[in-house]
Amino acid sequence: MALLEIRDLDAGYGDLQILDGVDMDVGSEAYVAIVGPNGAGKSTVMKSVFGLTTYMGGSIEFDGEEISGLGPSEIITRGLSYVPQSDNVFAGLTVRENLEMGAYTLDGVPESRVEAVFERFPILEERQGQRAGSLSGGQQQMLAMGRALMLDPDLLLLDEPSAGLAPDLVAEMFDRIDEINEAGTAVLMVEQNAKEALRRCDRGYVLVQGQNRHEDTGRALLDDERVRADFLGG
Ligand SMILES: Nc1ncnc2c1ncn2[C@@H]1O[C@H](COP(=O)(O)OP(=O)(O)OP(=O)(O)O)[C@@H](O)[C@H]1O
Repeated sequence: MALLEIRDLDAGYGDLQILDGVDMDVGSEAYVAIVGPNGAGKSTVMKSVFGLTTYMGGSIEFDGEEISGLGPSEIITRGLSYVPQSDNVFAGLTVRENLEMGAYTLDGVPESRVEAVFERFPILEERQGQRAGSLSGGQQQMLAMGRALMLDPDLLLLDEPSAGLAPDLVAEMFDRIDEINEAGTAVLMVEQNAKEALRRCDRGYVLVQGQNRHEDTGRALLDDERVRADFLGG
């Protein structure tokens, strides 16, 4: 049984339907990428899983339980964390306060979780007293990821983690994500940087106009002529 099982999902915004019968699986500890052209609905899949869109039909099961129709505050308690593409830190709060916000559903903030995040992102420990708004783009992205890890989720949803980063930082960001996954957290990631994402992930989905177009191992998608020509720039 997959950790996350999306079946025949229809979803959108208000009356506007974007997703049309989407199917996806993410196994426990899997590393899955969603790629596809602009406006295909990739982010909408992530937002739908996290309860941020209008649900219109189909099912989303997490750990064997239906979560479609639930809101984010309920979903986060089930073991799912989501890092939006932008505006994903509280700029006026310090790095440490941002991390503490990530544990808001708990009674107290376990110092062991803060330490675990610092171990993964040493720069956050160095900058813990600094306001998040003063960090570089890459550091803010790491902070957003660190905050999402505060509850030690079973599945991390990442929307374009490499967006806006300089090329050397892109590689570092992907390395960090690889490590998070290797430590046992399943990752579902949307990426514009499709080749790099498919190179690293176990499985990929190509989404076009709100529908599944291709799915396979990352490697097989990279090697697929049709996928290369249509979505990976040859
Ligand atoms: N809050 C919203 N309200 C209404 N329409 C929206 C909203 N967010 C996204 N859309 C529309 O939904 C469609 C899919 O957007 P989505 O962001 O999921 O695509 P995407 O595949 O992630 O593309 P991109 O790579 O450009 O972010 C687009 O036509 C977009 O304009």
